[in-house]
Amino acid sequence: MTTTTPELVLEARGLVKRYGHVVALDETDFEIRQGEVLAVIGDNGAGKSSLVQCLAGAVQPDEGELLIGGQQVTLKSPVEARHRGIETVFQSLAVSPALDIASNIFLGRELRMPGIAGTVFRRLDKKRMREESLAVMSQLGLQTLQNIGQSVESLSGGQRQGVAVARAAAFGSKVVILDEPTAALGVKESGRVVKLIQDIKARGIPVILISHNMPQIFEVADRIHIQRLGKRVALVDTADIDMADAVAVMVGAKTPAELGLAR
Ligand SMILES: Nc1ncnc2c1ncn2[C@@H]1O[C@H](COP(=O)(O)OP(=O)(O)OP(=O)(O)O)[C@@H](O)[C@H]1O
Repeated sequence: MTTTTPELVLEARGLVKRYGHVVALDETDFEIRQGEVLAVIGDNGAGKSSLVQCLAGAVQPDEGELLIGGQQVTLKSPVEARHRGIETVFQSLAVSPALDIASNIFLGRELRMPGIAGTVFRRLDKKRMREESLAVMSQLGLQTLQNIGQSVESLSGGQRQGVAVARAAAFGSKVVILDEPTAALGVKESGRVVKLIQDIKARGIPVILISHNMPQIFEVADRIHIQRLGKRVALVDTADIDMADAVAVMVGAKTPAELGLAR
């Protein structure tokens, strides 16, 4: 039986990012394939955030190339990345607390009324935004949020996270990037985010998950990208490594070669 490798969705080759004398990314490679949840792990300062920021268009690499679906691209801003289907939930949760859930989900992409009301008077189609938000939220299993007109500041941390992830899931047509989505959350709320990740995957959208939470990674990720000193030192199927060895490679206590891992 032949097994075909799923298509590459997003790829980086030889990315370099320097901040003065600090080399945050030192010729790192990256790939995510169709249908997978890919975890990115690494010690503090390994370059995880720098990598995500390059993939999300938030910073420009000094060297190297980015490819979407095999085509070389330059992402000049997160807006451009979004237009290309890459949706990111950054570490600093970018939701606007005073706005309601629907407005947050459509922030920067507001739907306008049809006809002159929308094109000339720029009137927002709040009804349609609420309906579509509700559809996305319930598709993602967030039925507990019955009132889509509720302001985000009245939500718990986990529910806010849910809104940010729902927004990413709603618009991330190619890939969703979650940078430490559960760092500030309790056990129950983290569980909900895990479920959201599984739901996004079930909708056929690959997910990049940057996390320090090893049990969560082993629960949800198909493959693990191990970042160390600005480089990808290993890219491994989760089934082929255990938590202790993943951590050992991450901190440099074991070499990937010792474990027979490919880069
Ligand atoms: N804007 C910046 N200006 C200067 N140095 C930076 C900047 N961003 C990152 N760095 C440096 O680049 C290196 C990699 O940082 P990065 O935040 O990418 O690592 P990380 O793996 O995400 O770390 P952490 O887990 O602590 O968030 C670090 O030494 C960091 O201090």
